[in-house]
Amino acid sequence: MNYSYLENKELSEALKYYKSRLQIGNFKLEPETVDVPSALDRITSSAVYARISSPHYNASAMDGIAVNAHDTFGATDTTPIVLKKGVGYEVVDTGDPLPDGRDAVIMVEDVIDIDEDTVKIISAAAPWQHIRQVGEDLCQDEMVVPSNTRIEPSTMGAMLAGGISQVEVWKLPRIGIIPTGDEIVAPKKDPLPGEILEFNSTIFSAMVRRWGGIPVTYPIVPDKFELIKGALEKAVTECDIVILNAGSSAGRDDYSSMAIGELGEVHVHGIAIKPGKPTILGTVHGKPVIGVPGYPVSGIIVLEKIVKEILETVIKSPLRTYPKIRAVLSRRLMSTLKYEEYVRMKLGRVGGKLIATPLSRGAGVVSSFVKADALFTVPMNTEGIEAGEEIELELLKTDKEIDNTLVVTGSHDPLIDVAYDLLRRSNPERYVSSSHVGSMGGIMAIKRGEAHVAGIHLLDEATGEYNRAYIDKYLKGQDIVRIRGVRRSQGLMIAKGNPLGLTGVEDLARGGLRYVNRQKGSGTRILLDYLLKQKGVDKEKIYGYDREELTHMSVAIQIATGSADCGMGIYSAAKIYGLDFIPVCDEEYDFIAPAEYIDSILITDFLGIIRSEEFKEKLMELGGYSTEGCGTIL
Ligand SMILES: Nc1nc2c(c(=O)[nH]1)N[C@H]1C(S)=C(S)[C@@H](COP(=O)(O)OP(=O)(O)OC[C@H]3O[C@@H](n4cnc5c(N)ncnc54)[C@H](O)[C@@H]3O)O[C@H]1N2
Ligand code: MOO
Repeated sequence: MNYSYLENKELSEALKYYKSRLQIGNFKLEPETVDVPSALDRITSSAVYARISSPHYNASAMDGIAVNAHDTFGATDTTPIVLKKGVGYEVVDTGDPLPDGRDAVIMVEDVIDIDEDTVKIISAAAPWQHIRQVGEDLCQDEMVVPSNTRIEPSTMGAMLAGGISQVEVWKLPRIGIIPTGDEIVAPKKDPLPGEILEFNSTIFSAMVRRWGGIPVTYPIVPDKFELIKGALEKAVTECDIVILNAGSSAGRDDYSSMAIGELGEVHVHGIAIKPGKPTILGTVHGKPVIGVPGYPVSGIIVLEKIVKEILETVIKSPLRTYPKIRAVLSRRLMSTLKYEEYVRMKLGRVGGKLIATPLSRGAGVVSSFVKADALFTVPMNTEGIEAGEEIELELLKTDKEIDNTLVVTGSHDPLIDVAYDLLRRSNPERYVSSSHVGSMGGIMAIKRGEAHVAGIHLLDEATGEYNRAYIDKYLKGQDIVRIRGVRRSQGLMIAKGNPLGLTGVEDLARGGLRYVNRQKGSGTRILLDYLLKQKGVDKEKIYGYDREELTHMSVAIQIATGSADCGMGIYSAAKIYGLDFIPVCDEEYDFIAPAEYIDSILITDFLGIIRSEEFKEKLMELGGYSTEGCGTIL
C-alpha cells in the first residue's frame, strides 16, 4: 500500500499524473466486429478501406441523353445538331450506367425533341459533363476512416458505399458503479429517518450511457471494509473502469481509499476542486478505479471533469463538450482560494444581455442541476467575482432554450410553478426561469435589468396599500407596468390540531414556541414585522426569528417535520403539508415588468396563461387565492 492521504492537488496536475500511471498499466480495450448499420458512435480500432469504388460504374448524374461529346461540337442556336436515338444518343435517367461508348450527358432541359427518335442540340457538350465517374466518391482501397475515429451517420453510409458491411471497433467500455454506505437504501416511497435513497448510480449510469459506455451497477455495499474490497475486486474483473461511490472522505466508515490501496494503488486522494475534494484516483490490476464522493452534485462534477476524461483516453476519442458562452454575472460570487469551484448557473436573456445567476451550491442539492442552464468554473486563487463582470460558462442547454426563457423573479408563490407547467403544455417552445429572491429582491432585479417579470407583495405601512408605493419609490424614473396577480390569504402556519393553542401574531414571543422566518426583504417578512409592531410584540423575544427560509414551502415543511412550531406563509403552502392555518390578512400579490418587455412574446404568452380559466381552476385547487382580474394591466 503506497498512497498519500487527502492532498489538495490541482485538477490538471492530478489528471496528468494519473494518466501517466494508467499508461504504465498499458490498459486498453479489445476490438470486436460489428455490422455497419449498428456501428453508430462506435470507435474504429483499425483503419477502414473501401473494398469497391463508389460509384463503381460511370453513372449519369442527370436525367437527359447520353452522347459522344465530339458529336455535339459546333452546336449553336443558328447551327443546331440533330441526333438520332441509338446512333447519336440514348435516353438516361440519373444514376443509370453510362451506355458504352458515350462520354457526356445533356440535361433534358437542354434537349429539343423533334420526334420520338430525333432530338436537336443547340450547344456543345463538354466531355464527361454530368457524369459521376467511377470513384468520384471513393476509390477502391482508399481509406474511408482512420483508426480511433468515431463513426458518424455519414461514415456508415460511406462504408456501405465502399462495399464494407462489417467494421472493427473497440469494445464498448464497461463502467462498474458500486454504491456504498450503511444508510443507503434502494429507492422506495417512504424511507425511514436516516435512510438515504440511492440515486447516484442512476445518475452515473445515465451519464455513462450518454458517453457511449456500458454501465454496470452493483448492489449497494454496506460500510464494511471486507465487503467493499470484495465488491471492488469483482467489479474490476468484470469492468474496464470502476466507480466506487461514497466513503471517500475521512469519516469513521470511509473505506474506499483503503480498499483501493489494498487491492491496487491510490495515486491521488484529494483534489483542489469544489465540490469533489475527497476524490480518489487509483488503479487495481492496472484498471482505473475512481473513488467518487457521496454527495450527488460532487459525483456529477467528478464524473464530468475526471471520469469523462479517463474514459476519453480509454476509448481513444474525445467526447462531446459543452459549448462556451459569455454572460454577465448578476450578483457577487464569493469563492475559496484553495479550490477550483464549479457553480451551477441560471441564464436569462433580458433586454439583449445574457445574465447569469448562481444557483444553490450545496453538494447535496441535485435539483440545482435540474434547474441549471450553465456551469461556471471559478478558478483557484480567486476570492470572488463582482456583479456586472462578464464571465465564460459551459452552456448545458441550447441557445434557443435560453432565448425562449421568461425570467421571473421576486417573491415566491407556488402559482409560478403552476403557470410554468401550463405554459409548457400550451407551447413547448417556452421556458420559465424562476428564482425566489423575495419581493424587494424582485424590485431590485427589475431595476438592474436582470428579469422580465417579478412577483411582489409589499405592504405600505403608511397607507395599508400594496405594491404601488414601493414601485414609485424604488423604480422611480423607470417605465414599469404593474400586472394584477392574485389576492392570497397570508397567515400563521402551525402543526395540525394547533397543539400550542396559538391564536395570532401576539403569541409568537411566547416561551417554548419555535418560530421559522422568511428572509429579509421578502414581503412575508415585511408583513410580519408590520403586524408585530402593530401588536406591540418584541421581535427580539421570538425564538427562531433569525432562522430564515426562502420559500413558503420550505417554511411549511419545517413545521410539518416538527423542527419549528410556527411560521408565516400562504394558505396554499399550509394546505399542501396538511398544516393548520390562522389567517392574518388577504394580500395583493402582483407582477411588475419593465414596459419595454410587456409586448414581448414571452410576456404575452405568460399573461395568456395567468388569464386562463385553467390557471384559475388550478389555483382554486391549491386554495387560499382569489383570482379576479388576474393578468389585468393596472
Ligand atoms: N469532517 C469532514 N467531513 C466531511 C468532509 C471534510 O472535509 N471533513 N468533506 C465533506 C465533503 S466535501 C464530501 S464531498 C463528503 C464526501 O463524503 P463521502 O464520499 O465519504 O460520502 P458519504 O459520507 O458516505 O456520503 C455523503 C452523502 O452523500 C450522499 N450519498 C452517498 N451515496 C449516495 C447514493 N448512492 N445515492 C444518493 N446519495 C448518496 C448522502 O447524502 C450521504 O450522506 O464528506 C463531507 N464530510
Ligand atoms: O468535495 Mo465535497 O464534494 O465539496 O462536497
